[in-house]
Amino acid sequence: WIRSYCMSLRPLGMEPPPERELLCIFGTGDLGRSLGQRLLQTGYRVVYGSRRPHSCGPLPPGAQVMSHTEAAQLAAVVIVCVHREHYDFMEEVAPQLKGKVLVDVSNNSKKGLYPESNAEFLQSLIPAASVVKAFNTVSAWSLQNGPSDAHRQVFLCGDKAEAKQAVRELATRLGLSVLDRGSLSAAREVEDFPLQLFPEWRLPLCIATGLTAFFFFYLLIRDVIYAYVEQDKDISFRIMVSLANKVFPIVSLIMLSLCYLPGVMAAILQLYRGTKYRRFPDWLDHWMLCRKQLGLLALGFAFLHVLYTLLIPIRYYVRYKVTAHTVLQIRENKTAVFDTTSAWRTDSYFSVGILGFALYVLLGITSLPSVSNALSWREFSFVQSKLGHLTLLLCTLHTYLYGWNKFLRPSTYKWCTPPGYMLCLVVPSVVLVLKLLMVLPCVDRSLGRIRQGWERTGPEGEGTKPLMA
Ligand SMILES: NC(=O)C1=CN([C@@H]2O[C@H](COP(=O)(O)OP(=O)(O)OC[C@H]3O[C@@H](n4cnc5c(N)ncnc54)[C@H](OP(=O)(O)O)[C@@H]3O)[C@@H](O)[C@H]2O)C=CC1
Ligand SMILES: [Cu+2]
Repeated sequence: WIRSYCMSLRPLGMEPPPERELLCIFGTGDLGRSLGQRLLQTGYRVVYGSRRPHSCGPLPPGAQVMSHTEAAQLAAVVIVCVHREHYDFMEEVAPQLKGKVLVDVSNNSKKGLYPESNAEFLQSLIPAASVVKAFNTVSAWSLQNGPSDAHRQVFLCGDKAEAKQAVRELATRLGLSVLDRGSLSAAREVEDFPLQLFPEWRLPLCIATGLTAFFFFYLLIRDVIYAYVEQDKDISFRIMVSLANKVFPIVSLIMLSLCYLPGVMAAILQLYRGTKYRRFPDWLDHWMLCRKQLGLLALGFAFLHVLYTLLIPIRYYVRYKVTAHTVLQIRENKTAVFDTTSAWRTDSYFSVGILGFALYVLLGITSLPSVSNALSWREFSFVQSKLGHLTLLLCTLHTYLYGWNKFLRPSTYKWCTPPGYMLCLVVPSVVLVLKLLMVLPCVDRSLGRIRQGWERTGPEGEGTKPLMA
């Protein structure tokens, strides 16, 4: 964490621009100031064009400020840090902007607000300039605080190659990585990027919601409605804690195993195809890409499970039952015998659960960009793969220990349905068994060869049967 923090503090520029090039920024707002400050730190000279050059408030030290017309004359590149709604003032400056590179950084608050993209609109206002769309994915905040990985990418598009090249150099000197999206007609797409809300979280959130809803109703029927119908008892109060504390661990374990399922599926696919050079189907790619989010959500559910479990001893219902049981024993003058097996069972399932949760947290921490950046690839894949599967193993074991001998007891299967925790063991068990097969020496060896680039050719000849190799 410290290492990557220091890296973000380091002046980001590669090398200073030749003979302290002068850049012009229109607009002295949030983005204008932050960008100007960064450019000055990188070694550029900056002149601001403002409507009110004498009263525009504090600017980064070293920057000059003048009217739009005057400022535009001085520089070859003008960065327009003004909202699109105010672009009409640009027409007055049009004569001074002839032949210049105009950088459009603007974003919209909504998709499809205007018939054309902001950058194309700017180009239509000043046809004699070359408009380049860039920097709209960086934010004033990240420019001041050192951009995170997500903010380090700049999308670029424009019609003139030289203009794009100039902006690309500028972005590179600011320590940003540039992705060229083609001509100015791509500006609309580029402007829509910052409007996407957590795109990589969408699928994991859908899965979490779907699983939660399914298991909630499943357990509601099996526990509350079953008791009501078959035993004429109202235990609906159990929804709040007991039911919640069943749903959360179930969803958590299933989602954790869903993080590791695509990995084994990809390995099986590679073994079956005998090569790593064929693309995975889109759904598998998509799934693999959201594993981190799946895992973090799973961790969130596990955390809830821990909190709810800590709550158990102070619950009214639990205290009532314990007291009633004690009083009953006193009345009947009986002492319940200590059951060593039960002690072993509960202790080991708690212990395994705690160890599993500790590793779970470790996985969560190492998936944070600031931490994973500080790890080498080998270290990262060791934690995420080896420790990840160990976490899955411990959490699955925790659930098996919880079930203990109830798997064989017919009374467990109310209305012929298995309890929720048994259902949730299906996916993790499958993943663990498949993973176990993958680490068998013979399978592991062929997989290792495939991953190093070896390919199984044709139906006959060398190496046709990688499993036997
Ligand atoms: N803030 C951010 O993090 C990001 C902003 N952007 C884009 O950058 C642009 C500027 O954003 P931001 O700096 O936050 O906005 P601000 O509102 O902070 O600043 C806009 C500036 O535009 C100038 N301005 C306002 N009205 C007019 C007008 N009628 N005519 C001429 N100039 C005017 C003003 O400068 P003056 O008074 O000196 O003329 C004002 O300071 C927007 O298009 C935004 O979408 C893009 C990515 C990130
Ligand atoms: Cu548990």
